[in-house]
Amino acid sequence: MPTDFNATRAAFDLPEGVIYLDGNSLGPLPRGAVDRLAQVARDEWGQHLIRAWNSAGWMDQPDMIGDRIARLIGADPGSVTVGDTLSVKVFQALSAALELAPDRKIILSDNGNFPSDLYMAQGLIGALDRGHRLVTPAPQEVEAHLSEDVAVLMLTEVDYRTGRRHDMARLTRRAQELGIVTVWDLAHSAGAVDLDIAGLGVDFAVGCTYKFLNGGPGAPGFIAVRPDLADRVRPSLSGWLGHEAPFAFDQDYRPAEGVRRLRVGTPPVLAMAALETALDVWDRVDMADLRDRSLALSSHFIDAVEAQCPDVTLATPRDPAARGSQVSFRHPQGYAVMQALIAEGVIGDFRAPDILRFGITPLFIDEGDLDRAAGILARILKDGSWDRPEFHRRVAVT
Ligand SMILES: Cc1ncc(COP(=O)(O)O)c(C=O)c1O
Ligand SMILES: Nc1c(O)cccc1C(=O)C[C@H](N)C(=O)O
Repeated sequence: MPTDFNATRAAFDLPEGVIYLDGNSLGPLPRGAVDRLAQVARDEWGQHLIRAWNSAGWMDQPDMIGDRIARLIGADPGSVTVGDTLSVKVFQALSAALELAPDRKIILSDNGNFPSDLYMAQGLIGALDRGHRLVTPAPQEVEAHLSEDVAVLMLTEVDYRTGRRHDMARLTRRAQELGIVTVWDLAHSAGAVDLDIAGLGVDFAVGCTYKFLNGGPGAPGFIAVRPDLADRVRPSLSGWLGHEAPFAFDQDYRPAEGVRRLRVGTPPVLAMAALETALDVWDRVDMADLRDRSLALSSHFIDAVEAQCPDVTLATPRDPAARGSQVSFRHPQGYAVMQALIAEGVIGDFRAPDILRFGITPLFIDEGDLDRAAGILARILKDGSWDRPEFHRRVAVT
């Protein structure tokens, strides 16, 4: 059955008068989430107390939720688990990947990667102190840097600023030919594009659930490991819930089977409850339909803005195959322009130095929203109303 995007739109509670084009940073509230959070708090936590780890299945939830995410990213069932933050999941995946290529010293990423991924690599290199080196060419130069000296290729598939999408199939294949372990960050891909990480034989994939997946602020990260690799992974963050028998309380660490060894500590039960309601919506979505709709909406928005706003330049690739599910434009005063847009109810965001970023999220936006947003942007740029002192004042979190 084709995906009913009117039904998915009705599943979200968006404030009246807001056009929300920032679901690529924090997805909106699924209607079911408030009741589900209240029920888990009142009935499971309140009434079952500690018994709820068994009676409400809290302890198994990271893997159950992992299986629901697996379908969305084209991973095998049983190869994904959730918990911790994405930054932690990046650290785990990278350290496990380096262990699998002990004689090589280069971590290859790119200079458009999200800083936390690069910071995590820098921190891990320092902790290991074994002479590893992080190499970060421009995104389009990555392929030329692949060689038998590279231990790990660690990339974010969709660039958080420009929305440029790496050719994951091509780079993964090339890495495999050269014996390079692959770590893909799907933060801007999961719930945004159609993926087939099992088909490509990706070694590790990580991502977050609070962006396109709409799991809520602080929703847990996920990690996927290639099933035939999982039992060779030596976890660096060897927490008790990744142990083969956590409740044996042994003194020595023995990893659990499969991806369970990449669990660390106590699952975030309330956050997972909210995420489950978001996944109830995703259960009704076919990812090929999502990709088609995302590309159609993105092209529609690009055309509408370019027809009316000569002062901005497109930062996202024009080739649909080379973009994720966001559209970015450059404007020298992008920060103030975005604040003015937000004041008018069009919520996107700004990324330094000059990027106006708009998330294209087919689950809850349509052509009408995008036409209105483009019209408001055109008006603001034309009448100069963005150039007021209050719109130049910096807020802490952008
Ligand atoms: C590509 C990428 N990696 C890592 C992160 C960091 O995620 P977290 O704050 O959940 O650790 C983000 C977003 O913040 C991101 O976009
Ligand atoms: N995770 C975020 C947060 O806790 C506060 C504000 C923004 C974020 C983000 O997700 C930033 C995001 N990774 C980005 O693409 O810019």
